[in-house]
Amino acid sequence: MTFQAAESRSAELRAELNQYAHEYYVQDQPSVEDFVYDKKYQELVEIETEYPDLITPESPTQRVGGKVLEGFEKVVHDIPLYSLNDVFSKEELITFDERVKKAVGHPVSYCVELKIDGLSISLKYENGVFVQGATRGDGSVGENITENLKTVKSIPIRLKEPLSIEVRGECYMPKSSFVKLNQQREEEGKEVFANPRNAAAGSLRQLDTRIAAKRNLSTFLYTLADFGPLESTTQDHALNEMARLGFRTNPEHRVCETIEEVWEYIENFHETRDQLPYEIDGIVIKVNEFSLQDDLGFTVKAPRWATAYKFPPEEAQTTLLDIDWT
Ligand SMILES: NC(=O)c1cnc(OC2CCCC2)nc1N
Repeated sequence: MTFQAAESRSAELRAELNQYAHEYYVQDQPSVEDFVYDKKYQELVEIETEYPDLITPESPTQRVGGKVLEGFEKVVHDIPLYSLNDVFSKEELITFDERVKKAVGHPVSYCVELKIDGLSISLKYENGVFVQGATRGDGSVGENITENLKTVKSIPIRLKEPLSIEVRGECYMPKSSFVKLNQQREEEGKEVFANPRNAAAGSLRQLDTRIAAKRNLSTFLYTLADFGPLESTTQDHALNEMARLGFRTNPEHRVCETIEEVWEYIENFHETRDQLPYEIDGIVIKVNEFSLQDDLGFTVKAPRWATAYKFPPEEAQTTLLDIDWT
């Protein structure tokens, strides 16, 4: 194949394969069978092997890792990653709502989201290209895990628009991957992970990026930290914008007009969370309007405009091994 032919064919394959990967890993709606993807992927590998100069950062072949890092550099977060004040009962939730209404002087609508039990991450993009991924750390200083996060297939390497923004969310391991990983580790006589959160954290702490690449990690993004030119005025709109740009966001987010509606949402997911393919440890309730969030502000460590309703630790939790994940 001539260089010109290889150049145009590899660009075509890259675009096609990245679209397939977006449908599969971000939208959970694959449009082609795996063998179609694999065949085109193999064709791209052959072209890139013959012409390595044609390899680009967003080529799907770069998602498999291969670097062994010396260590993780520190990253200072321009915008701190705040933690959440927790509530553990309906009464405490109502107190939170009363305090918010008192502070802003009128009832507010809430954006409610499942509280994904994973590892907080921050993703930076410059002109639409993924340039840095970091752990939350202590909220001000985290670790640079860009190379490991590049292997997480649901994290876009290039956004749908050339924007310079920063987003935050959760990197997690699906329950089915957690069960398979622990079975494999048991067979290899290795120590098993206590829960999917620890498994995700352990995977992202690997210095050999090929290991992270094999752990089938995923993400749900939920905070637009640096909006860049985006103009969302509510949390609900920001979630929709992040999805439009190519990020994976959780489909269960809802706007509730009253705290009663919030409570119904909480009760529903408290009952049904075992059926979710990922672990949650509660529900996050956020004042939906960003202008009201600005009015409410922050305490030293947490926003006054949000709270996390935490589910009681499940004693009789159906063990993950008892559920047929196939
Ligand atoms: N684990 C989650 O799913 C989750 C965590 N945190 C937040 O929001 C915090 C972030 C900064 C103030 C509110 N939302 C979430 N969905």
